[in-house]
Amino acid sequence: MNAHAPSEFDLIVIGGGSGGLAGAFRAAGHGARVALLEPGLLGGTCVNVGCVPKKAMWLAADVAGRLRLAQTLGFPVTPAPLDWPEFIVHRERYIENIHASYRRRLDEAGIAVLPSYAHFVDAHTVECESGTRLRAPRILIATGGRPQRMAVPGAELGGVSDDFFQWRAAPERVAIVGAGYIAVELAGLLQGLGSRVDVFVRGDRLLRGFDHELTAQLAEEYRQQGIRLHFDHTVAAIERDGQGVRLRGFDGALSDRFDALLFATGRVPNSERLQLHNAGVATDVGGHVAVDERHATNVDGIFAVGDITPDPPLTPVAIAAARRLMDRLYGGATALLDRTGIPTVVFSHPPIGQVGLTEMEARQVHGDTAVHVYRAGFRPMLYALADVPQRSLFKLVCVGDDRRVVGIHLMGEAADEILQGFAVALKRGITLDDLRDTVAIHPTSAEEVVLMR
Ligand SMILES: Cc1cc2nc3c(=O)[nH]c(=O)nc-3n(C[C@H](O)[C@H](O)[C@H](O)COP(=O)(O)OP(=O)(O)OC[C@H]3O[C@@H](n4cnc5c(N)ncnc54)[C@H](O)[C@@H]3O)c2cc1C
Ligand SMILES: NC(=O)c1ccc[n+]([C@@H]2O[C@H](COP(=O)([O-])OP(=O)(O)OC[C@H]3O[C@@H](n4cnc5c(N)ncnc54)[C@H](O)[C@@H]3O)[C@@H](O)[C@H]2O)c1
Repeated sequence: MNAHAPSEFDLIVIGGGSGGLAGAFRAAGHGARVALLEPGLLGGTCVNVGCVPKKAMWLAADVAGRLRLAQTLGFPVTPAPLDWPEFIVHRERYIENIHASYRRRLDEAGIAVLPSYAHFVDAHTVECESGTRLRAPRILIATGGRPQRMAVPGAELGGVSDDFFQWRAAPERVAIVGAGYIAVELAGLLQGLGSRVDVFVRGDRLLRGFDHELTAQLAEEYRQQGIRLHFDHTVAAIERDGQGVRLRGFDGALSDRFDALLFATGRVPNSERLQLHNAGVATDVGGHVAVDERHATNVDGIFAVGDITPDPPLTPVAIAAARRLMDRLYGGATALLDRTGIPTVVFSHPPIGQVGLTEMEARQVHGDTAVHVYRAGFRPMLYALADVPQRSLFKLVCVGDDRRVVGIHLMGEAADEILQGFAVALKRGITLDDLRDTVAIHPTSAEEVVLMR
C-alpha cells in the first residue's frame, strides 16, 4: 500500500480479538470492504491469554480431581502430577487450530489484515506503524484491555495472567492477589494441579457482585481443598526472598515465602496508543471509550465494542455487540444488544454461574416483601459416592405473587454447563411454576433447579 494515498475501505476494524473479528466477519458478510489491524495473535485476549488457555488449564485440574476421585472409588489409578509441557502441546495445538480457522475465514471473506498497531490521524483515517494510512467512513475500535499490576514497591517481582500462560511447571507455592474472576479461577486450578495457593483479598469476600451465600460456600470449598484465603489484607509491598517473594501487609506483617506471585487485580483498557484525541473520541475516567446503546462513540462513524468500552468484559458480550452493530450498519437491522440477563460463569472448582439479579439486587430493586428466594443445597452423586464433602448450592430469586424468576445462581459441579438453558428461560420471563411444571431429568444436578420448594 502507498503511504501517501490512503487505501479506502467501507470499514476499518482496530483490534483482532473477540469483538473485532466478529465485527469484521459480520460486516464483510453484508458486503462491506473491511480492513482489520491486529499487531498480535488473531483472537486477542480470549483465544491467546484468556478464556481458551484458561479453560484448558481448568479442564486439566478437573481431570486431576477426577483421577483422585477414581482412586477413591476403586479404580487402580495412581494420580501423578501433570506433565505441563506435554499438556501445553495439546493446549497450543488447540489454539493454533483456532488461528488457522480465523486466517482461512479472513481470506475467504476478503478482509485485508494488517499486522500492526493503529492510531487515529483524524475521524476517518488511521495509520499503521509503517506509516501506511487507511481511510473509511466507519471505524470500529475493539482494542480490548490488558492486566494491571498493583502500584506497590516490588510489584515487578509478581506476574499477571498473561505471564501465567507462559508457565511450564506448577510452582510449589503461589500467592495470588485479588478476588475477582481471574484470582478465583487461577487459585482453583493451580491448587487442583498440585500447587499450594494463598489468596490475598483486600475485602471480606470473594467475587464481589456474585451471590454472597454462594461465594461464602465457595470460600469454604477452597479452604477444604487447602487454599489459604487471607481476607481484609492490604498489600503494601513485595519483597524478594532468594528465588521467591514475600508480601508485606499494611500492618507491616510479612507473609510466608512464595515461589511465584500473580496479581489478578483487574484490567485496563488499551486506549492510549490509539491517539483518540486526533479523532476527538471521548473516554471515561478509566480510559474506556464511551459508547451509547448503539455502541456509537461521540464521533459520527466511530464505534466501539468489547473490553475497550464499559460493557461487561466478557467475550460473548463483545461478539454480540459487534454482530448487532454490523447488522444495523450494513444489514438493515434495528436490534440493540440487550445488556440485561447476561449469563456468566466463573470457572472455579467447582464453578459458579449466575444470570439476572442477585438476592441483594432484587431486594433493592423490588423491595424486601416482593422477593422470594428458593435454595437447594446437596452433594452431587459422584462426590457422595466417593464420600467427598464437596457440595452444590443452587438459588432462585423470584419476585411478585407470580414468582417471576429474576435471578438464577448455581454453584457446584456442572453449573457451567447447566446455566445456559436456564438463562434462555429467565430471559423469556418464566415463573417458578413454569420450572415446577417441567418434568425433572433424574438423577442429575440440573433437576434441582425445577424441584425447588
Ligand atoms: C485470564 C482471562 C480469562 C478470561 N476468561 C473468560 C471466559 O472464560 N469467558 C469470557 O466470556 N471472557 C473471559 N475473559 C474475558 C475476555 O477474554 C474478554 O472479554 C474478551 O477477550 C474481550 O474481547 P475484545 O475484542 O474486546 O478484546 P481483546 O480480545 O483483548 O482483543 C483486542 C485486540 O486488540 C489489539 N490491539 C490493542 N491495541 C491495538 C491498536 N492500537 N491497534 C490495533 N490493535 C490493537 C490487541 O492486540 C488484541 O488482540 C477472560 C479474560 C482473561 C484475561
Ligand atoms: N469466566 C469468565 O467469564 C472470566 C474469567 C476471567 C476474566 N473475565 C473477565 O475479565 C475481567 C477481569 O478479570 P479480573 O479478575 O482481572 O478483574 P475483576 O474486576 O473481576 O477483579 C479484580 C479484583 O482485584 C481486586 N483489586 C483491584 N485492585 C486491587 C488492589 N489495589 N489491591 C488488592 N486487590 C485489588 C478487586 O477487589 C477484585 O477482587 C472480569 O471482570 C471478567 O469480566 C471473565
